[in-house]
Amino acid sequence: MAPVKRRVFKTKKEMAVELAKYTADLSSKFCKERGIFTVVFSGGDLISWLWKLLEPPYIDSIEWSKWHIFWVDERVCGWDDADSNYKLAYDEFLSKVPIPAENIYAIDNGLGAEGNAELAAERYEECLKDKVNQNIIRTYKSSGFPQFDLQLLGMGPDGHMASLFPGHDQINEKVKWVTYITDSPKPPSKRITFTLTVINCASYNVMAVCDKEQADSVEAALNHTKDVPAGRLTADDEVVWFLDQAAASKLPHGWCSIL
Ligand SMILES: O=C1O[C@H](COP(=O)(O)O)[C@@H](O)[C@H](O)[C@H]1O
Repeated sequence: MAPVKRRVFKTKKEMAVELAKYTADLSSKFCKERGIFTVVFSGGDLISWLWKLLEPPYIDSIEWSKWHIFWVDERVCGWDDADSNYKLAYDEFLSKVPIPAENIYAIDNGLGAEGNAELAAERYEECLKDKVNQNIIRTYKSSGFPQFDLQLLGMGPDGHMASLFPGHDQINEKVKWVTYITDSPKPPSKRITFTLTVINCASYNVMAVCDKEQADSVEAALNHTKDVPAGRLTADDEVVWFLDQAAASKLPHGWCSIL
């Protein structure tokens, strides 16, 4: 199993600087090895911590044209809805970098606006299958499941990741690549989400978490003192938890534990 590493930073700013370096290094590795870098975004605070990538040297040195962007979860709404993870990423990040529009794979806008969670999940899974057939997304060993190069994930205070919530059945889905929920405890209630199997097939998984409200769930996930979805995160090559001091405050070694 891939090592689960942890990096704790005094401030969010320091975390964002290292997160940018980590992402840029992987971009360079995958662009060199296969000419493509598949990146999965989450919603929430994560997007705001990518600001450093928008500055020199990264804005000029990253091979943006080789990036392909997917979402680990999405709220079932139209692209212009304030709840949309696509809109958040577009407004704060994607509109500021030269990633070709055809390399950005959002939820189907019409099905989102209609609120059809089941069909939106099926359609997104079809989209992933198309990209596997086009050799844009790799597959994990012989399983046939998609393998993304890097997933940039976040965790809610209840320990949820993507739209896999504690006490909800979606975490047990083993066959589908993308599933849906219509009674999410965190609004909005309708969402689609990668399944845990797909999430854990990724080569590199980053879990970025800040603030003291998350400290109990960080402790539960990393020490396995309680079964929270984020505690089940693995990867093929490496999982790294990027934490600020406050989010790490309930861990035995506190903020000073680096790796
Ligand atoms: O609803 C969601 O929540 C999680 C965590 O968000 P945060 O605001 O606590 O950082 C996020 O990772 C997920 O993509 C989003 O849909």
